[in-house]
Amino acid sequence: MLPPPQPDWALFFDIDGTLIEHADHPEGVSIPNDLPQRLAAAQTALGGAVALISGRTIAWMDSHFEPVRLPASGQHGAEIRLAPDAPVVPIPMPKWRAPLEERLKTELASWPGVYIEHKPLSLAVHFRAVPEFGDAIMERVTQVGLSMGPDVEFLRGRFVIEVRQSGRDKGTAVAELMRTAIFAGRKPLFFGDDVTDEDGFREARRLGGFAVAVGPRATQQADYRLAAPIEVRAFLNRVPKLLEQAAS
Ligand SMILES: O=P(O)(O)OC[C@H]1O[C@H](O[C@H]2O[C@H](CO)[C@@H](O)[C@H](O)[C@H]2O)[C@H](O)[C@@H](O)[C@@H]1O
Repeated sequence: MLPPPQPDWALFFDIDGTLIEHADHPEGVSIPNDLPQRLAAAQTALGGAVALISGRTIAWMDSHFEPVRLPASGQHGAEIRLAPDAPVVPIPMPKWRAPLEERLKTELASWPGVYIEHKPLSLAVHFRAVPEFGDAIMERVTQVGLSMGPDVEFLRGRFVIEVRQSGRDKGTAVAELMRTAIFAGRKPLFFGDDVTDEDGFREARRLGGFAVAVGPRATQQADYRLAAPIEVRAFLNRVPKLLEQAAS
């Protein structure tokens, strides 16, 4: 069980499978009505030290968590916003991005049900509708991607192959945020459910914090485990009150 929140904690949340339940399609997810306000309340209670660290874009986060804006990193570390009012800083456009998307559209056309999600600085190839082809699709994506240069990486997540620029990940995003005035000196807790969250877990632990695994996926790094997004949201909801009680 997670210990009661402490005033020096910094919370880093993955989104899909962690804050919200998965859906059959990336745009099929539903954000609980009160989630943005709950995040904002925790943000206030923790001096601003609450961030979203996702494979999604920051633009997606802002539009779906409106009016709340948090420090954030999107597209697996390829873009970062160090404070709510700071600009979003992207990496330079990866050379492989556009040509790889074009090639994959052709290469994967014979697998009905495969969906290539366009993201400005990364790519996601979804095979939730045809999980039996996951291995073959992974092989094809890797083969084509590697032919486009050394600075591309492939991560097999939940019914998805995430293609990202090497050298950037959720761990580098946590490290960068932890160097800012809002987060510095705090104990980071990274909440995540998928293999793409392992870098975030590692960095949070390296900096003296905890990894909070969500859901059933096995990981060597979990300090604590919550069974599902509903438990993450229940924890989040309790943060302001518990901190207030501890202070009084
Ligand atoms: O880092 P996250 O916040 O967990 O985002 C990871 C990816 O999430 C989305 O895909 C996943 O969720 C979809 C909706 O539940 C689901 O249909 C899909 O199978 C999952 O892989 C999103 O589409 C990706 O861009 C994110 O990278």
